[in-house]
Amino acid sequence: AETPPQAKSSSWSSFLKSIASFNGDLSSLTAPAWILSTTSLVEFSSYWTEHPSVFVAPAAEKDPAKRAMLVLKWFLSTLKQQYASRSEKLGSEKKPLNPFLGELFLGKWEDEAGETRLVSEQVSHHPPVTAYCIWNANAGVRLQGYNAQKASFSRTINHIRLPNASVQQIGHAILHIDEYDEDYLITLPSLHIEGLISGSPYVELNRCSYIQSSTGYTAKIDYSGKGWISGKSNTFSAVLYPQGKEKEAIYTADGQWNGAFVIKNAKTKEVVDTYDPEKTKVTPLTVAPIEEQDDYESRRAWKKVADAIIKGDMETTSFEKSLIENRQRELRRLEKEEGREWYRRFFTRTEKISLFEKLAGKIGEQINDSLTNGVWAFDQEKASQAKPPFHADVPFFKSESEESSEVYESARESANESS
Ligand SMILES: CCC(=O)OC[C@H](C)CC[C@H]1O[C@H]2C[C@H]3[C@@H]4CC=C5C[C@@H](O)CC[C@]5(C)[C@H]4CC[C@]3(C)[C@H]2[C@@H]1C
Repeated sequence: AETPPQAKSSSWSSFLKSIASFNGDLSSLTAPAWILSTTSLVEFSSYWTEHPSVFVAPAAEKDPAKRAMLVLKWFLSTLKQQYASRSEKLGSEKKPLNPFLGELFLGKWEDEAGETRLVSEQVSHHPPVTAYCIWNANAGVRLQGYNAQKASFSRTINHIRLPNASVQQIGHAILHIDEYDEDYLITLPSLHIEGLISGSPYVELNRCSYIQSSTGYTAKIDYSGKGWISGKSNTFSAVLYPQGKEKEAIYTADGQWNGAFVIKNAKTKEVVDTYDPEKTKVTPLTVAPIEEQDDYESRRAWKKVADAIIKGDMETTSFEKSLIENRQRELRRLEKEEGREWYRRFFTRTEKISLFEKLAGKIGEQINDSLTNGVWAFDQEKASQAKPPFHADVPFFKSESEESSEVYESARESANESS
């Protein structure tokens, strides 16, 4: 349902006022209907490999420096999907649904690269942390990571009150290539949300991020490219060098992170590789139809909320959302009473992974797992046993007759408040 402009601006201005009392948790803001996305944040893990052939390419390259260059190319190719795809498809950034603890998103890509599988799980709700593993068994390439966001609204910029949401990403990703038994630690770029004041927010990436390989190569990607020189937005420049020797660049990459870029040999300046999203098709992710999904799988769990958002029916949206939230609160209360934790289906909290430390140390990164409730590692053993129903002992939905009354009653109250 298209929102009439005057309704849009009034709800948006009251939303901007709510930013004034912002507490750091983006999901706590009640954003107006038209900015709400029907997609849960737990789905964002799929943005890492929408071009599986680019993702597995490094495994086929014998030269270690070229392999590191192909990992950099793959990382750069994910940025458009990660940070610009909603704006490009929906006209602006949207507010994703805030995943509940244990929310699952499972899928696979099937194309010329073979089968690439995705498991994504919300391993923490306070703070929101998503853990994921994406792997292509045939090529022997696996990406495993976890991430959270710490947001702040800078009150004023250049002395005018411009609510500009800054988002620091916490967490890491590790790419493993079986053939060479090598690892690449990927740090996550910080970003800020532009365009909040005009009601069509979009992501800008800040400063720089790194890829550190266990084979001794470092890639540094700088997003603060002055787009206004080339007149192109979202420019970046990247350099791949032997770790600790930034001046002895081997490869450089320049272009737009939401567009095309070229990779050159730093010495000869010859173009060694190019990437153009317009010429590289995105492979659609195959997700089970909703009726075949487990209740804890994202699109099934949020179906009624998503349908209500599409209809612009805020009363039903808040009723169905509150049902889920109240039910989750019940589960947390029971766990607390019984002194146990929610059973993560695919990931386990592990001691700091020495590999992370070793690689992170090389680029001066700290593993700040206090903000992600621990370091989350994909548990191959658990995953191999996991099959639906994933939590047979804990039904996700309970009918009104089975459910404790406050869950439905307070859901009705919040529905009335929203209308
Ligand atoms: C502040 C609440 C609100 O409604 O704001 C309105 C606006 C939609 C702006 C806030 C939202 O903007 C979204 C952009 C989201 C990030 C996009 C891409 C990624 C990469 C992925 O690998 C991890 C997640 C991450 C960092 C998303 C995190 C959530 C962001 C910032 C959404 C904001 C709530």
